[in-house]
Amino acid sequence: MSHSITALRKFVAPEIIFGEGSRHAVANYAQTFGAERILLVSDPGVVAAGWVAEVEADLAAAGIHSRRFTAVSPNPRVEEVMAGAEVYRDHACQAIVAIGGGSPMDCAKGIGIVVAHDGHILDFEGVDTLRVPIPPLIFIPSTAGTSADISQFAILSDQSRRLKLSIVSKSVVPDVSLIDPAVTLTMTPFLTACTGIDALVHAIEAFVSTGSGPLTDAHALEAMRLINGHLVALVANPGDIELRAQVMLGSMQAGLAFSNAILGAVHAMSHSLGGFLDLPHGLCNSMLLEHVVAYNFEATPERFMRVAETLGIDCRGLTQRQVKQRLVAHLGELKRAVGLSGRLGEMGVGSSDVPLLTRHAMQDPCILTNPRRSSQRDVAVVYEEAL
Ligand SMILES: NC(=O)c1ccc[n+]([C@@H]2O[C@H](COP(=O)([O-])OP(=O)(O)OC[C@H]3O[C@@H](n4cnc5c(N)ncnc54)[C@H](O)[C@@H]3O)[C@@H](O)[C@H]2O)c1
Ligand SMILES: [Fe+2]
Repeated sequence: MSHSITALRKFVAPEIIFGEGSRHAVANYAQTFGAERILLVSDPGVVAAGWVAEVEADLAAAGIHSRRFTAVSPNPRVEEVMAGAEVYRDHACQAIVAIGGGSPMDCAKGIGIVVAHDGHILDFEGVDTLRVPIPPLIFIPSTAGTSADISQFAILSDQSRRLKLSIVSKSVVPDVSLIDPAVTLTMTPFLTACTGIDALVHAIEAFVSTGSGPLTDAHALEAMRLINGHLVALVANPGDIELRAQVMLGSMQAGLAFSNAILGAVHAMSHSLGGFLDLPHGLCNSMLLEHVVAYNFEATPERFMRVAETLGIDCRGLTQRQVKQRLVAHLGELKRAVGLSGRLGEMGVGSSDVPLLTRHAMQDPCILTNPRRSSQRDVAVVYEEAL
């Protein structure tokens, strides 16, 4: 009997503790790993929100010494990874705790890679380049979100090339993810909107990805339902912990889906854009979303029909063309309802930037699982449409 390797699917995930208060399990898990000295990675905004001091206090109460590393930018830089690795080594740390959005979590993954391999982080760009296990990672996400606390990705910015590089390996799936919706209460409505749309894009791209399958589909669909059903209300009521929990759960489900089914052209193009202009990742995604959906629709109309139905669109009696129009319109309305309406041109992107953006997008691993095969020309046209 012959088997097709392209039909095989795998599923990796961290140990997850979900719910309000789960962040306080951090010391317990550090002890499980036998760690007496922890590198605590975060960023200035999360420090200002009070979350870093709280984690430090929890660790100290259990007799665990922690050393802060918070010099992390949104779109974390390769230099920051190397600096964090120095701090890890100088203090002979034994595990890494990260509290923050995708940026501190990805920086923490990079630090883990560097201290385990003793090389430069740029040596590990690409898919399955890691040779040895990295130190234990315990992550507490503060946005909902990137799901870097779930995923096999680390996305870092290389400003010398003005691009964002991806490291994809099951070794960067954290050991433990403590997903506590209360930590997202301090997000502004704008950050809530950007990160919520990022999570919705994860779900849609994972569902239509060429790597999708029965192990990820249910997570992707449930993520779409939860985020579509609660994000608008959350942005209007950012202090509502129940809404925070629903969107965080949606983000987690999206993470389980995309980490295993991988993503598509929105992310390939948005990584390129984020490296070029240092813009918030969710905002980059939101400016590209409908344009990529419109481009991809014909490659897998049945899948997009299910996306549309899950987002509440009644598709009965509609032609494929009408479903596509309603879906694109719905995504535009959702974005406007959460306050995201900018176009690439308003962010300073011009036609002369499109060739470079396109080249970088074509090199991103996420382009490989996009449902419609994309040439350089196709990607350039989608960027032009989004200007
Ligand atoms: N590894 C992955 O799988 C993956 C997936 C998607 C995106 N990413 C990456 O994640 C990064 C974006 O992460 P992000 O969107 O979570 O934002 P972020 O981590 O860049 O944070 C953005 C800003 O929000 C602040 N912030 C974060 N949480 C807060 C909170 N609870 N309260 C107050 N302020 C808070 C931060 O201080 C920062 O100033 C990008 O670099 C992107 O490429 C990674
Ligand atoms: Fe993303």
